Amino acid sequence: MDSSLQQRRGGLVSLSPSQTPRSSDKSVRDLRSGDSNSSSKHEKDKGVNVQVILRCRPLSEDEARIHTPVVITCNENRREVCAVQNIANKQIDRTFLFDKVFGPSSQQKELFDLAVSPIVNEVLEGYNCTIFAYGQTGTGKTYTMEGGARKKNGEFPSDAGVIPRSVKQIFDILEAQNAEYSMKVTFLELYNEEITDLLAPEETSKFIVDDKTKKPIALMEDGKGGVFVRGLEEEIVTTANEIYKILERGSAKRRTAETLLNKQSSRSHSIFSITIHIKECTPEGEEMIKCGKLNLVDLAGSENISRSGAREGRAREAGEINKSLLTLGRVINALVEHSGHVPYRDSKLTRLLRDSLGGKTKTCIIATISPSVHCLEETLSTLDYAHRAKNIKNKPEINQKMMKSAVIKDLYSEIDRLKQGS
Ligand SMILES: Nc1ncnc2c1ncn2[C@@H]1O[C@H](COP(=O)(O)OP(=O)(O)OP(=O)(O)O)[C@@H](O)[C@H]1O
Repeated sequence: MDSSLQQRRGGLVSLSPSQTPRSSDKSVRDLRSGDSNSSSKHEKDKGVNVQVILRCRPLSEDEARIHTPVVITCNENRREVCAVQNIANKQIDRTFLFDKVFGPSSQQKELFDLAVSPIVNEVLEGYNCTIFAYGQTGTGKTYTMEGGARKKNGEFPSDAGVIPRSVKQIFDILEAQNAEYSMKVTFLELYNEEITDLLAPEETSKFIVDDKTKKPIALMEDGKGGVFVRGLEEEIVTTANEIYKILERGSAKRRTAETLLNKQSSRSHSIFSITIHIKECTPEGEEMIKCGKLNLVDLAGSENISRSGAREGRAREAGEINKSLLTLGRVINALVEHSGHVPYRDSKLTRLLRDSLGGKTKTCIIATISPSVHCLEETLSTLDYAHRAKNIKNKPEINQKMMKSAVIKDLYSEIDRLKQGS
């Protein structure tokens, strides 16, 4: 790996998905070939719809044992999901069409290969991509994103989810290409409109957990329409195993904080981001840096707060969670209805993910549902929501490649700035 591409840990770290290595405009060059240039220009002009994938989990063992009625049928070939409703003794079927449908027997590998693997390839081509998991609590968001078992005996578990599989694919491709690259990851949790750094060293996280007066990590405007998370830890990673360890550490921290603060994972959002810089050479022998970013987002449970047992003491918590999810819904509505004002600024979640909703990022939403009759109301609301989100158009753009010399110059000036404590 080119050590000159190594980036610092901590400090001022941008989470804006549109952020590419900084440089003076003069040194930024777009090296896209004529063909891809015109096709991406075409994409840019027309806009590309957010891709929406629907996954229905199987009945749990308990549900199956008590013969819970199933009200969902998935037709993967036709990309359709049908929900059967019984209103006043009349059976009403509602059918929804998605970009891809994965039924209860679908395996993690299948979902990854068909839906996520092409997105990971686009990150390596220099796009920023975001994958959201959206759905009611207990429908398989975390199972889909992280997966079941951890790595055992060095073997890759068959129920590994989207995150470890993406990491594996990224490293497999870069290694097969013998590429020179640098990679960094961030992992944060958004709970109650407060950001926790899941990768911060122990002392810092303890401080945050123990001392509630400590100001949470701040989300700052970067003055260019994006945001950055001040002080968010960036870990440089060189192997897939390092990322798996980081993921385990972050998830463990999430669980510890949950216990200490009596939180519930279903009420928090987590964002795991991987940024990759890859060195390329122009035909003239000039070294250029290509940058791509993948955001993997596990959203809080989408169920109606009033039904999930929120009571007075939890009002703020419920209200705030509601605020992020409600704002996400409002942003989606505003984008779909082309209403002038899109309320990105109304919640931290939508500020953080602004570029993924109507911006230059390629976005995919994995909506998860349960097949059980007892979840039907929430399932219909998820189906409606996800179906609506299909109409959001983004204008994906490949990040501009930068001259390596300019990237290094930028990094040196940033080191100077940090040394001066500015
Ligand atoms: N497709 C699936 N195949 C097999 N088991 C699944 C599947 N989806 C979910 N499960 C199981 O269902 C349970 C609930 O899943 P999970 O915890 O991922 O839900 P969630 O939507 O992330 O919930 P929360 O919002 O509370 O975090 C877990 O035991 C998980 O292993």
